[in-house]
Amino acid sequence: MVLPLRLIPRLAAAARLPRAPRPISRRARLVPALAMAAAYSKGSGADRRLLFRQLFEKESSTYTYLLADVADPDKPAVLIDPVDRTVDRDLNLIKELGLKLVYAMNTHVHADHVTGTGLIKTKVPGVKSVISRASGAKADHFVDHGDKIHFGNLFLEVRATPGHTAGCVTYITGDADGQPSPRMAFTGDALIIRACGRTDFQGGSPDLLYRSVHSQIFTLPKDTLLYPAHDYKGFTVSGCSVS
Ligand SMILES: N[C@@H](CCC(=O)N[C@@H](CSS)C(=O)NCC(=O)O)C(=O)O
Repeated sequence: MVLPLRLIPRLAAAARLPRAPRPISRRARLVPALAMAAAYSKGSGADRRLLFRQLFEKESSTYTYLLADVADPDKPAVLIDPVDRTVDRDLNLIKELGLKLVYAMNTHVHADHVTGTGLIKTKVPGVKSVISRASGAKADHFVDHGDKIHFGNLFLEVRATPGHTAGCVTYITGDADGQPSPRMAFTGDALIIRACGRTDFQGGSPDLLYRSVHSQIFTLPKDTLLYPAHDYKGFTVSGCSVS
């Protein structure tokens, strides 16, 4: 399914394009959730190594993502964009799955809810909070564009995708042998499904967001699975096309 740019009105405005149905060269399109499930049941070594869960917080319609290297004896895990209200749910799940949480990461400073990272640190000693240096927020570990976050033999690449806020980053599964295929991008509020993040908050910039999405997300391999920080319409994942 081709998604015309008019369905991402903020990006259309930023590009000063008419809202008429004019397809963009690099476009987002829906990938059925079942296709995603199939991609992770083929059973290659890397796919068996990754444990992945998409978790939802309904008050703010926020997705939290749990990733772990279950082939590593310690089963090290990361949480992306945990919400304070659902910390107990997330930590119980991590315990049930026998994982060791090592990083609680944020894609950006959230305006619509309180991050769960502070609460997690009080409940699980040793967990390190992670956020971009450009966010200006406090954390144990600051990341910049191009950095890698390792957990076991898996890693996430950091790409700066400012525009919704000045410090937004997208975390992307590694581009190397032994890493999950297809790649998965956790886009925060830079790109949500059939929309992008709003740009009317402090640090927001439609021009910057347009450039971030086109240069850092739409350039990913076309089978990359895009996981946003929010969805308000019942979608869970979308795809990236560079055709
Ligand atoms: N449209 C949302 C309203 C909530 C909202 O503004 N969400 C932000 C991300 S949290 S700061 C956003 O950027 N939304 C973009 C969008 O197109 O929704 C709702 O339906 O509740």
